[in-house]
Amino acid sequence: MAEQLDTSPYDALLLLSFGGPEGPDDVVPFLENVTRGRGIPTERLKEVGQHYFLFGGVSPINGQNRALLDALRGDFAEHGLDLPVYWGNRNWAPYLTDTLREMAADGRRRVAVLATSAYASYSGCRQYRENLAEALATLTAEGIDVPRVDKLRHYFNHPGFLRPMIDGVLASLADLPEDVRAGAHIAFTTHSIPVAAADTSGPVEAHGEGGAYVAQHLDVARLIADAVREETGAEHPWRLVYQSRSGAPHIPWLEPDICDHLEELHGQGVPAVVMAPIGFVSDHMEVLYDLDTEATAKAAELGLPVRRSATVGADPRFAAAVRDLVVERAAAERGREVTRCALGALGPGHDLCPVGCCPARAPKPAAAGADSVYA
Ligand SMILES: CC1=C(CCC(=O)O)c2cc3nc(cc4[nH]c(cc5[nH]c(cc1n2)c(C)c5CCC(=O)O)c(CCC(=O)O)c4C)C(CCC(=O)O)=C3C
Ligand SMILES: [Fe+2]
Repeated sequence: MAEQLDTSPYDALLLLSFGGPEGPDDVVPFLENVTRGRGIPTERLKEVGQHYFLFGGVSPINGQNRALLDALRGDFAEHGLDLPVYWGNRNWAPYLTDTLREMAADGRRRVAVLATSAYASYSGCRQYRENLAEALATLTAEGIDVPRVDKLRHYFNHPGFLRPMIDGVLASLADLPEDVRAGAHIAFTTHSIPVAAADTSGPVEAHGEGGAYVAQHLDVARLIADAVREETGAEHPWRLVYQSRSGAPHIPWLEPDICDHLEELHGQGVPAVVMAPIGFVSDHMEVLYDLDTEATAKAAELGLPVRRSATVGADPRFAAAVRDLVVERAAAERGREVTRCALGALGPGHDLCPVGCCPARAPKPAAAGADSVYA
């Protein structure tokens, strides 16, 4: 068997995602699942519920995961990879625990996990690992012999994640009226998280203020901005900004917010802005509401032309990147020398999250890390 087709020791890939409601009756139970024990203010929950109701109670995330599943299965089949792909979510059906139960029943013993979150941080990494550990504990209590799960490394700097976003920013610039295009700024945007969570997302000593979370996003922003300059020959000033803040107002979260940033740019006479949601793998509700609805309305009120660039979604180049990550990790697990594909200044991320990596406030068991009982 050719090396690039060899995915052993893995016998399955699990696409692990956030999950979202599929109709009005799902919205409140979904929000209860997401916020269980997390102290989100009720006001914020009502507001977030409204965002979903505005779209018929349907989050776009499930449809996008189905499309990604198709893209992954298509890519694997086309390249001769005999690896079944399953899908499970942390907060809505199909639930992770049910999917892992099905995988165990199908005889899967060693599972590679792709989370639909590209960066470090408690919310984007450890929380997924905690949910894996919870699911494995539940199944073990049911008497099931659970498979081993390995989470694939963070892929923010993989070219198959970057290239579709570069094309997206180029397309958004091209879509702006010609008279404002040359002066357009790029606002790279991601989910705000508490400053304390950013600082512990990867050591501040190694990454500076904002930890790995901010450093990784800055690296992605720089890579995209450089590629755009190379392609267009024009310099578009850029900044990393944030969106979708929640939590109590007295707790510091990463700033500035995209809407404040648009206002500031407008005040400076900037003629147009491309909003590039690099923090999201597909067009989640955060993108549809916080950017396409709220920030776009803000821009209209200011008279500031804006465009929102595409997320990676089910782009075939992203599916190919996932194949690369699986084959790479499989080879590493077989003890082979591997070349880990990564652009930018930070290099490829770790395969195994080190002990204490992106800690939770209250320690909980997490799978697929150096401190895991399951790996
Ligand atoms: C870093 C990050 C990502 C990106 C990485 C990743 O993709 O995982 C992400 C993704 C998502 N977040 C999502 C939804 C929500 N996140 C919430 C709350 C929170 N997110 C946080 C962070 C992140 N979140 C944080 C620090 C909180 C507050 C406290 C907490 O709970 O930890 C809340 C509660 C209400 C609110 O506070 O807004 C909701 C409903 C959906 C589904 C959207 C859809 O349906 O399309 C997706 C993809
Ligand atoms: Fe979130």
